[in-house]
Amino acid sequence: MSLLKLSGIEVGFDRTTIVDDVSFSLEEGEIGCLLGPSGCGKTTLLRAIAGFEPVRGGRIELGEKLVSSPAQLVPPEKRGVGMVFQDFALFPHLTVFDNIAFGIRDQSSSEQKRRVHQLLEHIGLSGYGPRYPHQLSGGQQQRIALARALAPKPRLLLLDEPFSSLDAELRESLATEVRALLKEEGITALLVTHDQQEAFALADKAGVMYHGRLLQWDTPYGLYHRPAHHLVADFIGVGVLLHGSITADRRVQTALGLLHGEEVPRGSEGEAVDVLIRPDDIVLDESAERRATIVARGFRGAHFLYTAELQDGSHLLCMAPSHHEYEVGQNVGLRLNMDHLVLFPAGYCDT
Ligand SMILES: Nc1ncnc2c1ncn2[C@@H]1O[C@H](COP(=O)(O)OP(=O)(O)OP(=O)(O)O)[C@@H](O)[C@H]1O
Repeated sequence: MSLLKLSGIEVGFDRTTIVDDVSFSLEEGEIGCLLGPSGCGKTTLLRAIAGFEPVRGGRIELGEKLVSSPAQLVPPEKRGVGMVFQDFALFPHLTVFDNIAFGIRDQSSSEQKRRVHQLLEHIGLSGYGPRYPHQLSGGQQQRIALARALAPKPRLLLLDEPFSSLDAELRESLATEVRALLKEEGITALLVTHDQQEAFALADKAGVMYHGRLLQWDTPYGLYHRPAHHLVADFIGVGVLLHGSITADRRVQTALGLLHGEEVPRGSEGEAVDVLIRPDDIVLDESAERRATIVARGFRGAHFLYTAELQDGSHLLCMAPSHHEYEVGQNVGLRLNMDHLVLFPAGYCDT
């Protein structure tokens, strides 16, 4: 059953449309993630789901109940939705215990104790109840903020860039922990971020927004391997678009040779297309016939990311473990290792 369902949502301020015809749904217990560049409307959409912004068009249903439409706006406090924001501000004058218990003050003190201790254990901070927020690290404070939002067992948890104030390493480990916690609690959640590593570590489903539109809603794997739009391909991961044309036998002629995948490309013979080539589609192989010249390289820790120039001048990105170093100017052999082709109409990438 869909716990959250958005159909054709439009949100705007004055004459500007900020969220434009957005539809997606989240099943009960699923974790969703909205990605996209700054200003694309992610927070505005989250606020509409929480009930802080009215919608100009479409419907939002929570647990199959209509909560937002142009004619109806169920107030935030009646939605059973929890929220964690970037500036997670714990109450500084309250202990960790009282911060977490804040939203369940109407419950008996024994119930409050049971729930707070259960959550502290889940977030790995048992025994921290009597401390005050200033006695905690940033990561610990963020875990407490999460526990506070989870205490009343919201049916939907909305998280807006909850880890953005933390350093990159902590962000990723916390994202993995938060996923485990949400799954343990069986909570449906929607996270907004512009960090795709965070999204990939957390989400069952993710979407990329651009200028108010949701370009694709899919699994993280689908966004990476089957991007439906060149802007999704551009936003998720790295790669290049290589010019090509469709041949009579339904393959694609490119500077890398004839490419084919499991699926037959659509489009007519001779049609110009752009093929997405990810670094992981290419294997650097000295014995390969196809040659290229390394024109740039970037150290990425465990591997180098190389830019290789083909004979026709087009560029590709490829990777090799950092103990296997190539020099700029060096001639290398390339082999393709792709099982599917991602094609866009030619010139799409220029817009
Ligand atoms: N209350 C408001 N009145 C007018 N315009 C607004 C209001 N709130 C947001 N906007 C505009 O809506 C656009 C989208 O903002 P939003 O905060 O939703 O983007 P975002 O994708 O969350 O960005 P970021 O990643 O930077 O947080 C921005 O251009 C912003 O200026």
